Amino acid sequence: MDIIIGSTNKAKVAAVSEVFPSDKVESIKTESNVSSQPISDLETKKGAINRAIASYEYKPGSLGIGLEGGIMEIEKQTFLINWGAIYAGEKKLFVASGARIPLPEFIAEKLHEGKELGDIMDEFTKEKNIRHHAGAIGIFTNNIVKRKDMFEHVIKLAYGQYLFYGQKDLF
Ligand SMILES: O=P(O)(O)OP(=O)(O)OP(=O)(O)OC[C@H]1O[C@@H](n2cnc3c(O)ncnc32)[C@H](O)[C@@H]1O
Ligand SMILES: [Mg+2]
Repeated sequence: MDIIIGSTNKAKVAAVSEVFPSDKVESIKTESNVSSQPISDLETKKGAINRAIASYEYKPGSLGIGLEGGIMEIEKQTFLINWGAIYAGEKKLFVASGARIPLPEFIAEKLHEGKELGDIMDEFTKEKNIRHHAGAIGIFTNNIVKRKDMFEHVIKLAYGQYLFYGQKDLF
């Protein structure tokens, strides 16, 4: 099966390769058609779906995967959130949300100034492209759950639904 992931982010691509070790995985740049820093569940989910559909359309008949990171407020606290989507044509769209953890106040303040989380994390860790590696979730969980691990889980949640509903022909 051809698997297309709508991102060239290393953590996202590695997560897809981990879930589909025997398939041909191709990574392409796609437009999420949401802001570069989504700020709600709705916007982050939309970004994941748009990327999944664009990936499928790049190669019809494939499994298109979209993964999106974002933030949201819960009771004045800013959380890191994640969504994923798999699109396999027609009505075959499956979504799943990923882990969410609160971000420290000093990070939230910078986000409110309009900065992107990826840039803030690089500044904070004095490393480059942390979003391609451990990610914010890796940093703030002491590397127990890295960005790749988290996205792996999201992909499995969406792919499991694809298998379950696909086999039952419930569409
Ligand atoms: O190339 P793409 O696929 O766009 O990969 P990305 O790293 O930009 O990832 P997203 O667009 O899904 O994430 C939206 C923004 O949130 C940032 N972000 C999300 N999760 C993050 C994490 O765990 N660590 C660091 N930055 C993160 C990211 O850098 C973007 O600024
Ligand atoms: Mg991005």
